[in-house]
Amino acid sequence: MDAELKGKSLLVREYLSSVAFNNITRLAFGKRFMDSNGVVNEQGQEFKKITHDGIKITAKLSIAEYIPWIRWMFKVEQDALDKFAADRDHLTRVIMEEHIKSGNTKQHFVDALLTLQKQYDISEDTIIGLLWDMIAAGMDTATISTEWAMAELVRNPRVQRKAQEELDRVVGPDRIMTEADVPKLPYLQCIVKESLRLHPPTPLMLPHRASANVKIGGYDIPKGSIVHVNVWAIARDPAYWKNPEEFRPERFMEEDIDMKGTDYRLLPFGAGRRICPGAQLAINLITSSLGHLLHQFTWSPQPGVKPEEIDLSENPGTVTYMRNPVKAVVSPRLSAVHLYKRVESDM
Ligand code: HEM
Repeated sequence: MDAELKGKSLLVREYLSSVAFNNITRLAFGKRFMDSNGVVNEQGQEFKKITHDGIKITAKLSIAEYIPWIRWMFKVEQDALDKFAADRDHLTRVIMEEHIKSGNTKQHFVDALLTLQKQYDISEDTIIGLLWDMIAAGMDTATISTEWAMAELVRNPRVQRKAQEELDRVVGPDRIMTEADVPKLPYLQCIVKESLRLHPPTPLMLPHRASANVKIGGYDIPKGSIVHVNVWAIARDPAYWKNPEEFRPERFMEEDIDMKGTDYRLLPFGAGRRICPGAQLAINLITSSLGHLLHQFTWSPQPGVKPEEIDLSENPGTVTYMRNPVKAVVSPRLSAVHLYKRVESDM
């Protein structure tokens, strides 16, 4: 950890976004755009601008999906969308060419798609579309979920301490946590579940269109209607949850409730045919991030702020960010300084 950060109040989101950015670009393209000092190169800046523009434009255009007769008002956004798509496709083609030329054929998502391209006759446009589906759906959601979990942990020092006790027991002070430790960290896993219960990043899931006239729960849903499932409300319904507003990971120790589409009380990743294909990856990323953050540091509110004053209000939207991003003061927990050094990773 940089010495100048010790005892300072940090904007947690800033660090989590960098982690998500590096994770997703490595997964998709086998490439890091950020050097070991955190400086993003030119191609990375372009990548960031494209993802940022994409989110902004599609959020605006989605309004026209619900009220089709106002579509004429979105001519500027439609033009911006076309430009965004052209920039995105150009950048992706450049990266794919570099990837092929470099002979780097490890199992990144782009390799998997290029390997299957001939066998399944997949067009280049489809490959680009699939890569960007993964980037768009995976980058912000994992960051947002980890940020909410961190806010809850700063707000609930009891839970934070209990998770650290578990990490100290299983991992100890002389090494950092690895993926192999996760099955031995049930409380940490329950924290991830409890956080996704209270703060699903897509509270209304993604929109679905009814393919036939159906009746559900006494309501007639005509063919063609856009349907949202309010998984946020279901996961806070007192009919199914005891003290639903309370952040209490222990509830999942008492009853093991699945969150990958089989138990309809808890559906942060949706269910059925269109369930999130990145669910397990997201769970692994969030668990691993939280495990490292809690094992290596203690997180406290900023001076003058009591834990219970951490603001949990939401910014409404299809994707729910914290309205006031959590800030926290960190103190290192491990005495061996070398454990805080950056580790070169094999890509
Ligand atoms: C905490 C993190 C995440 C949450 C809460 C989440 C949640 C969701 C939800 C609710 C859906 C819609 C499911 C439905 O309509 O039934 C979805 C779809 C999707 N997710 Fe995720 N997701 C997360 C992370 C990821 C990651 C890391 C990836 C990939 C790297 C990803 C890729 C996708 C894709 C491609 C779809 C569209 C699937 C389709 O329409 O068939 N997601 N996600």
